[in-house]
Amino acid sequence: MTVKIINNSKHSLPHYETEASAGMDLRANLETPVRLKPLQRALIPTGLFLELPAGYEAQVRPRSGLALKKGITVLNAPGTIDADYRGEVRVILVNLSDADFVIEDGERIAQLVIARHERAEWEVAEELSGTDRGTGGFGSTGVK
Ligand SMILES: O=c1ccn([C@H]2C[C@H](O)[C@@H](COP(=O)(O)OP(=O)(O)OP(=O)(O)O)O2)c(=O)[nH]1
Repeated sequence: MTVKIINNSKHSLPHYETEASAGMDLRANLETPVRLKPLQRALIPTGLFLELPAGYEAQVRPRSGLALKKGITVLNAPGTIDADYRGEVRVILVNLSDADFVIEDGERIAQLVIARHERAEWEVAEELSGTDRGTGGFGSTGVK
């Protein structure tokens, strides 16, 4: 598939790093570095604007390396980019570590996964079908 993109950033287009990567890394597009103190969050611009085909979304997901090594993650993961959104793709990063983290211009801060989605219509009902699980959830089958 192809997706229209405007790249107003100082950086090259996001790309798949390997043959079967699901996500393309997103780079921060910053005039000056952003310092995140512990538990602080910030809206980080990418300089990218998308026109996704109807029936597709783009998901903004954390990078596992940043999460594991630095405690930096995407607060609303997965962030949803709607097909009718024409604004800049931005990333809500949060610092869950106990140390300051500085986001530099051009740093790979998150990844973008483009995915198909359904659009559902509700069928309002009085009863739902029976199942083995029934209303059990939230650890009803045990926690180990
Ligand atoms: O991580 C994100 C999440 C959203 N968006 C943009 C694209 C998306 O289409 C739009 C709205 O996102 P969402 O529906 O999650 O936000 P909302 O808080 O429900 O706001 P709205 O009332 O504008 O829908 O904001 C981003 O750039 N990054």
